Amino acid sequence: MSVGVVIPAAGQGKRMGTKESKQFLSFQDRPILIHTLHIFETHPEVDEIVIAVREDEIGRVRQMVAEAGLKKVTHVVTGGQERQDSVYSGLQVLSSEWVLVHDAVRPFVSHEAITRLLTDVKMHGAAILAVPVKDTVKMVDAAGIVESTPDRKRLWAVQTPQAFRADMLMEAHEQGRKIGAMVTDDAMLVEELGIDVRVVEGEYTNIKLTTPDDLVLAEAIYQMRSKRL
Ligand SMILES: Nc1ccn([C@@H]2O[C@H](COP(=O)(O)OP(=O)(O)OP(=O)(O)O)[C@@H](O)[C@H]2O)c(=O)n1
Ligand SMILES: C[C@](O)(CO)[C@H](O)COP(=O)(O)O
Repeated sequence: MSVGVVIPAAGQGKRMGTKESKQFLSFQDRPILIHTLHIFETHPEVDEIVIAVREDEIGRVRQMVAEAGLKKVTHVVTGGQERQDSVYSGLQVLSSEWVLVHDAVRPFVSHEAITRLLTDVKMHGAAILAVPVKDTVKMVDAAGIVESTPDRKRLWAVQTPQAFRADMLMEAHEQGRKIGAMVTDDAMLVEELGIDVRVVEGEYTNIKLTTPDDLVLAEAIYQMRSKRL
């Protein structure tokens, strides 16, 4: 049963505030995107990788992939207006039975977490990495007034990869496009189909590089990992 990865990498990185989109920022002498791709290139259960990028970045990314010797990358496709559109573009060219969707800007997910996620999705069909929320979370209204405080014991901060049977995720995306669903992760589309999505515990170091402070965290995580090896 083959496993494919779709890497949405077509964002502008507005919150990072850098001229270069954050997925292409150099980190430890390699673009962040290459760090992320290398994780899946070296994972023994991954067979193919599809990357969705902005149209004007396709040539550059193909060159990066070739220079990095990433043999599992089968396609570099044009992403879309929203993250979900980029994922959908990637799904169009995927040929695997199982699919992992992973943000290009999460360069620290471990092989161990990916393996646990794959084990779970092959039993249940849909599974996502997430970590228990550490802070108290509140629902706040438009006026900035607290409306409610959900029970923290039931709150998880969702990460990627998110793993699905590929046909299930394709159906979920197609249904989402039919109803004009605007989602922030792929699991939301699968939940809309009434399918149970299982949570698999991830790692707090599996951060998404979103704002400049995350680059400071990234250095600390990298140093911590290097010392451990
Ligand atoms: N139209 C889009 C928007 C986002 N992404 C990708 O989805 C991942 C997570 O998105 P996010 O962190 O929000 O990235 P950006 O959209 O680039 O960030 P911002 O919202 O700050 O512009 C990133 O790898 C990003 O490149 C994508 O492929 N296509
Ligand atoms: C998919 C995701 O990483 C799960 O936490 C997150 O929703 C992506 O959000 P973004 O605004 O597209 O970065």
